[in-house]
Amino acid sequence: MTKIIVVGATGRMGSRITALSKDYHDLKLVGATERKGHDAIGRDIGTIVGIGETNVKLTDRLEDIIDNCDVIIDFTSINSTLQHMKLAHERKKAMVIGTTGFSKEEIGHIEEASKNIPIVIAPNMSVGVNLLLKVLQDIAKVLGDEYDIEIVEAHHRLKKDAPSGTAMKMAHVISNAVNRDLDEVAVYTRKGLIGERTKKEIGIQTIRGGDVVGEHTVFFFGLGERIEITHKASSRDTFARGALKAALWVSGRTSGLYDMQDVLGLK
Ligand SMILES: NC(=O)C1=CN([C@@H]2O[C@H](COP(=O)(O)OP(=O)(O)OC[C@H]3O[C@@H](n4cnc5c(N)ncnc54)[C@H](O)[C@@H]3O)[C@@H](O)[C@H]2O)C=CC1
Ligand SMILES: O=C(O)C1=N[C@H](C(=O)O)C[C@H](O)C1
Repeated sequence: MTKIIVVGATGRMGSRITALSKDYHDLKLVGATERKGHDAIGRDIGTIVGIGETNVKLTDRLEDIIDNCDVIIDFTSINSTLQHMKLAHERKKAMVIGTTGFSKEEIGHIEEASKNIPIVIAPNMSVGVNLLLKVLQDIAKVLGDEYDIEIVEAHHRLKKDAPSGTAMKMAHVISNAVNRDLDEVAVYTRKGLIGERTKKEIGIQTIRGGDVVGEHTVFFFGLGERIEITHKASSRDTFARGALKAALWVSGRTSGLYDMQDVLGLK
């Protein structure tokens, strides 16, 4: 039995992970946290997320409950994830991190922590996107030199980071496949008299609005044809199930930094 704590348990993702955890007979929810001052602190998390009483009370003190768990699942925000990771590192607990938007320096801190604890981190935990990452690598290797590559992502109006973690991961996978340095070739905005498109650039564009769960399209534009590859998430449950699968997979692993390709056996 793998014992999990969901941090940020009333959030859009945290609430679905918490609710769906009851479907996994080999997972046990032993804790749920929220930020300090949250008005539901002290209430049963099950009644908040719609699965009935769980006898797990929402708390803002991860430090008091962490010793009970095997894995912490974290879809919160950059600063809070880094704080949770510090505690997980001290108490030797595994983590599944879904939070996006980390800088290179912050990823460096996560890599450092993963020398002592196992961490699964992925900007998108759906099966579809992770399979797509593999396919994109193959297509980019074949078409990358001749075709113009553009990525467009759409998310709900409440999303804080841009471009999405998934779009950035796609851009990294593609730029590695075509041997380009993403820092040199990424184009995030176009306005004014910008001149002709350069051959090597990779466009990464963001749109935001309404309640879009998450959509990503990669375009390979050629002469006389184009390929468009789109992934559309219609429910956050696809990410939540991925996170729960990752928690089962990472429990009891040796220290290291893993991603969903490892969890899904796609490497
Ligand atoms: N990897 C993946 O598959 C996915 C990743 N995400 C990412 O997950 C993150 C969260 O997204 P949402 O759930 O939409 O956001 P949200 O804002 O609905 O949820 C975040 C929750 O964390 C809580 N929180 C903040 N600080 C906390 C602390 N110190 N301790 C405990 N709880 C704390 C907030 O109160 C909130 O309830 C974002 O970075 C998003 O990009 C979202 C969907 C899928
Ligand atoms: O914030 C979101 O909602 C999502 N974030 C992830 C990202 O930044 O890629 C994954 C998903 O598309 C939803």
